[in-house]
Amino acid sequence: AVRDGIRKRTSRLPPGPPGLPLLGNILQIPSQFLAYKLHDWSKQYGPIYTFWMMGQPFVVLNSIKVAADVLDRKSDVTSDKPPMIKMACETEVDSCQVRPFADVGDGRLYAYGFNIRSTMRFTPMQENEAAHLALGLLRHPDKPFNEHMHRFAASIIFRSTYGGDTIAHMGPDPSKKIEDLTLRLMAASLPQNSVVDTLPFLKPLIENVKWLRKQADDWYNEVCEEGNRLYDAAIPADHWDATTTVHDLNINLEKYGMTKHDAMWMTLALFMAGQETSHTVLRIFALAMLNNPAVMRAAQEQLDAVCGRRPPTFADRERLPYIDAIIKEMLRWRPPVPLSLLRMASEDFEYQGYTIPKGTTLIDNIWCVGQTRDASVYHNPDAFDPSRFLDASGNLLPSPPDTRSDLLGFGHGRRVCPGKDFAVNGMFISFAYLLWAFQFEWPVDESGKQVICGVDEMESHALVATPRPFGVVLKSRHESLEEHLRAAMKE
Ligand code: HEM
Repeated sequence: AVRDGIRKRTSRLPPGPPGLPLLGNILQIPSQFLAYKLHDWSKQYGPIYTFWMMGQPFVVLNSIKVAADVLDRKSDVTSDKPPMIKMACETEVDSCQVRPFADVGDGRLYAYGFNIRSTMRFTPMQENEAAHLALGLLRHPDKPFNEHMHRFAASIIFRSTYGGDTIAHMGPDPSKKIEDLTLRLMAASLPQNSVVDTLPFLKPLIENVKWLRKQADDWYNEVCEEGNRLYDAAIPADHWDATTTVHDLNINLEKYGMTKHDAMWMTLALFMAGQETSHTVLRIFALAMLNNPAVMRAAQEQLDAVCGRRPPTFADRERLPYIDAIIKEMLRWRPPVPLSLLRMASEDFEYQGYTIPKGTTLIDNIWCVGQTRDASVYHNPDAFDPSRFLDASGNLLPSPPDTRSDLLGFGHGRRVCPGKDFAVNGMFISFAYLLWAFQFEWPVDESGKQVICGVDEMESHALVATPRPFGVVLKSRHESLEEHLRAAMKE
């Protein structure tokens, strides 16, 4: 009877790849780069299909229109998060604590002071950090490129959240401990790596394993201790009088209906979600520039015409549309979070003659050619070509319908990334600074041969897809570059 019930509820789901009885498609699911597999299936099964793991359906959304229809237009029933059992078992954190943002309207955090207007308060700090990044690359060429990008990403998120000085190039990193602790949470949130999320009936068994409980308790206590320490040490405003996120939450706890514990977790979640992604976009940017020198030259010509010998600022943005086109192209070409975060249908709903039952997991397949690489919208999708976003005079074109301003890389609906405006500002100023300051070149080996990293040499880090480590040689484009950078650091 139970099997009949399930069959009845799921018989009108979109069809997808055939699987084995009970196991479904589980043996076809790779532990890394699931996005590639889902993309392959989309070529055969179209813009919406279902795959199965142990009796649980996963509906994959593979085109711009389908994702917008399901996640934007039906967001009242498609904004829930699936329970992450493994994460809850291993860390005592349920998905609500990490993703507490989308309960009202377009996401609570948006309403609370992380929207496009209010994130502008952080632009002086982001400008300062971009100058600091370029200065560090100039002064410490032996420090791996990856570590420079990592420092920058951690520093801008840390300062907007807790305040304080820039994280030093060669000194201690105040964000290191919380980063290490949160990496475990990220790994635990991947259902395809989790036996208990695939076989939920194992939950009581796993919950009662003593050593697992102890590990979870220890982890939870350590994170709370460090999270509270950072929260309590946060300062009200940065050097440019911008209210830090902790302070904004703390003085408004009652208005926002939150406890201090909620606010502490929310700020940790911002750090977790923002640090790795912001670090990744810088690495994808460098990979794109090194593999596309004509794009680098075009951007530098525009920067030279607008800024000349002084570094760029946010005030130049309107006259630097090519940098914004690079941001859009990067998020289309190599989206850092290729499958977004999982969603769950909170009610049965109808779509294109199918019935998607309550409890079905939904996957926003950002990676798929059908979406960010949709050939009908983005011609020649494999090429890295920012000019696709520009008209003949070099101005930004209006975005096609349903593409969320050509920024699909931040997801959809009520749960769209709450850090997106902050992230885009960070990308703008860091890309502009790096292109203005440096020529990007590949390193050469002892025999004089370039050591290249190809555009497909990616690694999968939990939810994020990032290029493998690679070397970059940066050649200064201006005389007295160090003086220009120091002058720009108005701290
Ligand atoms: C280029 C950088 C970034 C990319 C590509 C990115 C992408 C994403 C994506 C795809 C999601 C899932 C959205 C969905 O479910 O539809 C997300 C969620 C989230 N992002 Fe970002 N993000 C970036 C930067 C940031 C930054 C800088 C912050 C914080 C300052 C941040 C904070 C968050 C949080 C807290 C969530 C969870 C929201 C929720 O589930 O309610 N992100 N991000």
